[in-house]
Amino acid sequence: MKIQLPEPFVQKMKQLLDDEFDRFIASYDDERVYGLRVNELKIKAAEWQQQTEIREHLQPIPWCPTAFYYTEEDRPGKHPHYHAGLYYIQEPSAMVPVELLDVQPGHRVLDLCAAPGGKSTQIASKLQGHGVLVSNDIAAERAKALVKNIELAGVRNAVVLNEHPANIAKAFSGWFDRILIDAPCSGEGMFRKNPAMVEEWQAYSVERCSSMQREILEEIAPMLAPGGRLVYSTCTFSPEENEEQIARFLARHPDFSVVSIQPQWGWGSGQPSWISKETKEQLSEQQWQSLAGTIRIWPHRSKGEGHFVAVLMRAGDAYMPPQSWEERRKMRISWPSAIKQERVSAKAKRSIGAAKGIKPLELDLQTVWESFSDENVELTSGEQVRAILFGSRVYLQPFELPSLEGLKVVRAGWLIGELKHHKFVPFHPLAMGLKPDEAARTISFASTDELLLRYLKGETIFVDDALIQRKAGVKKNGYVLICVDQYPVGFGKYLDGMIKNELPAGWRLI
Ligand SMILES: C[S@@+](CC[C@H](N)C(=O)[O-])C[C@H]1O[C@@H](n2cnc3c(N)ncnc32)[C@H](O)[C@@H]1O
Repeated sequence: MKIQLPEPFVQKMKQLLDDEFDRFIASYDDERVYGLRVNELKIKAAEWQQQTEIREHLQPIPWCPTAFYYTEEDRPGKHPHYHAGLYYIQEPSAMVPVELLDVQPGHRVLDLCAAPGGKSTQIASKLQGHGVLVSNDIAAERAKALVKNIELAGVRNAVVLNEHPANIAKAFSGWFDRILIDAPCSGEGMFRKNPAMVEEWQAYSVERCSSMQREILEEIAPMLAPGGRLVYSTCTFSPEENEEQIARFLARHPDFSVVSIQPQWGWGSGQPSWISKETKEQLSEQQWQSLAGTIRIWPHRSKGEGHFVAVLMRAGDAYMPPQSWEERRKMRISWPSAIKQERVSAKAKRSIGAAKGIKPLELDLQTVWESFSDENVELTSGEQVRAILFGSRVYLQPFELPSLEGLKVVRAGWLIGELKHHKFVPFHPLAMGLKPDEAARTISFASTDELLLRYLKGETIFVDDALIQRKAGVKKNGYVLICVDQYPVGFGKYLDGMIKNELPAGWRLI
């Protein structure tokens, strides 16, 4: 066998799987599979499939209508479309939890253990910009990767937190229609994809993960609205982290029940008989049997790595998202009445006062934005949002969000720019979240164009003025949205044939 599996793991699986064990263990010699999921915030999956150069290699992933298997040599992570956020590279089985979460536009969704963001970007794609996504991860470093992936995907309606679940629960009691717990786990299902997980398995024992999962489940339960849906998933096989965890949760929370999932595409059923005798005694017969409605994805039966997924619902009337969002065209922004004095640095105050001949307190964020927006962007197709200022940074935040006071906020909403001196300066996430027709000036390159590559490397580029598409009445020079095949990859500042590169250092091709 290619991978050296830990002996206690092998013995345990032998006992659990019995006559299926040989097939299971042989699957560790199979090649791993590769998957990507199209970001439907940017492009429909069928449209992307038609135009990609790797279309001949693609196979649909049966459980996710927007995703495909690709082959190792395709390397989609190297293509400029990746830098435009057109797809996310994701392990195929890892797409299942969100598919079962049943997210609808308008929902309020919590992704509690979200970094690096595979499932958050999948949720955002399903929300289609309507409703709220709260993405959280307890690890600060990992939360940075989460932010980057959310911004790359062009998500406008997400807030990113770096918090302990108990603190989030204080601010969001009964608030979410959907909650995903993609729990930290012992990772047994990832041994084939990532053999380094075998090492970690020794250190992160099943017992330690089980107690973390138990605590997380306990803390988030009060955040789910009556009638809401909760998906719990792991990428491990151990029953202690899966059926047992759900069984204990059901015993403690009789207002929650299992939504039974019909196994398809080679998936297996959850195994009620794998829970402990003590836990079984705390359940009704019906609760115990309902554990068979959870699912297990086995690497020897499906084209994907090992996973467990349980769908639970809380008793009560389900919230129906408002239908009217489809009719809303222009994004409506509520502005703070004026910028508070303490939010503006002393230096900025002096320069504002000097430049405009006005008192700093009279500077109005709305006016600053509008003077930028009139010349450079018009936001359409969105919901009502609230503009807020965090230090000098300007965010657009979903209007219905409760106060985030006291929480560790990594992104308070869509980070559109900053207030510098008396001007609004756009940030990269604004470019990534724009639809090309929202920009006053755009330039679009083919994915093979040398100029695009140079832009992505952070260079200044020189272009023929005729290539810049401008909306009627727009000045010649100013911010230009750089696109690949009409999909944004960042801003540049155009001045008489020269495009100054506005791509932040961390986003450049090396
Ligand atoms: C399986 S990974 C999540 C993968 C992610 N859902 C995705 O699809 O990209 C589990 C994550 O849980 C985070 N985590 C661990 N304990 C946590 C806790 N108590 N609250 C929130 N996040 C936690 C870890 O930092 C880790 O990033």
